[in-house]
Amino acid sequence: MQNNSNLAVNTLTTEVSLSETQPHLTLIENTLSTDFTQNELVLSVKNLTKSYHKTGEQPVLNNISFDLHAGEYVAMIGRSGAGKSTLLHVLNGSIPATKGEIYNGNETQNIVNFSQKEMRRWRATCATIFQDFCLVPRLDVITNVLLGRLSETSTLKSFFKQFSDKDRARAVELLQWLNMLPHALQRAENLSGGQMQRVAICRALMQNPSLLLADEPVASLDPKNTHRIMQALGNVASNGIPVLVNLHSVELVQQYCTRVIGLAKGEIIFDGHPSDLTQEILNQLYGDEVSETQ
Ligand SMILES: Nc1ncnc2c1ncn2[C@@H]1O[C@H](COP(=O)(O)OP(=O)(O)OP(=O)(O)O)[C@@H](O)[C@H]1O
Repeated sequence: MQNNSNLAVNTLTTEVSLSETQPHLTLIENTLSTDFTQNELVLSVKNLTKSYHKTGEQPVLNNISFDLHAGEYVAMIGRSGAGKSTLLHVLNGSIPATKGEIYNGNETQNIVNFSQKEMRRWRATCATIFQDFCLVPRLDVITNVLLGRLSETSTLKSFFKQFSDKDRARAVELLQWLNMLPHALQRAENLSGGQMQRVAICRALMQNPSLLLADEPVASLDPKNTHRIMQALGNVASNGIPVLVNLHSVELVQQYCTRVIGLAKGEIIFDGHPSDLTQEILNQLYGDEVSETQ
């Protein structure tokens, strides 16, 4: 099947001009699609609480409520230990909530109560980019991207890399979009951090997600790759898929995001437009760390 991947890659590389400097933003129109209308409710979180320990200690997430709508590019900010990563893990079902409700759009079934099978289905639509990318180091880039279709492909077929032509074409298109097509046949373990991040985004989008969660996707990237990733996520959002991203840079939040949620000790203390973040709120969020965030 490797030959088929080769064929798809070769065909496309001859048809498009490759640039390492500017993502092919126009391709995103053909690459992403959602059934959402702008501002449609995609996720509703109600009174969510998470405690890692059964008794005594303050919960890591304490009675959190917010909605996410199509087209929103939302940053989650707060000092280290505020609960940002925990929130993403609870939202995508990889760790259980202690209390509260999470609804997929206007559906009435609470994700917190999902069975294992329902949770697998939910996790297929709630794509998450973790801090360590979770790529398979010894597999090539395009296969890593195709693994985003795992939930739709039988284990045996994916083991033998038997992905459909349609999936392969889409993987090529996504890699092209983030200028990673020239690396399509390279092993993931040989990529730079910025390149791995782009592959992780392509794999997440291969899932056809209804929601994209990203945990510090620009940590340890250089300025050029940082802006490339922030811009790419913004394009995902403007194509209707809401993006919730944990960030440490207030400057990036103000430059790219349409909304910011500030978390302190597991509670939301700000939810609004980035331009409404005042010094007072930043002081509440970061305390003594505030100067390090800018
Ligand atoms: N598996 C776990 N078991 C117990 N406590 C945990 C676990 N994971 C996280 N915590 C605790 O929960 C709190 C919130 O951690 P979390 O990683 O969600 O914070 P964060 O805001 O993402 O921090 P950072 O910005 O440093 O990534 C911390 O006090 C952390 O020690």
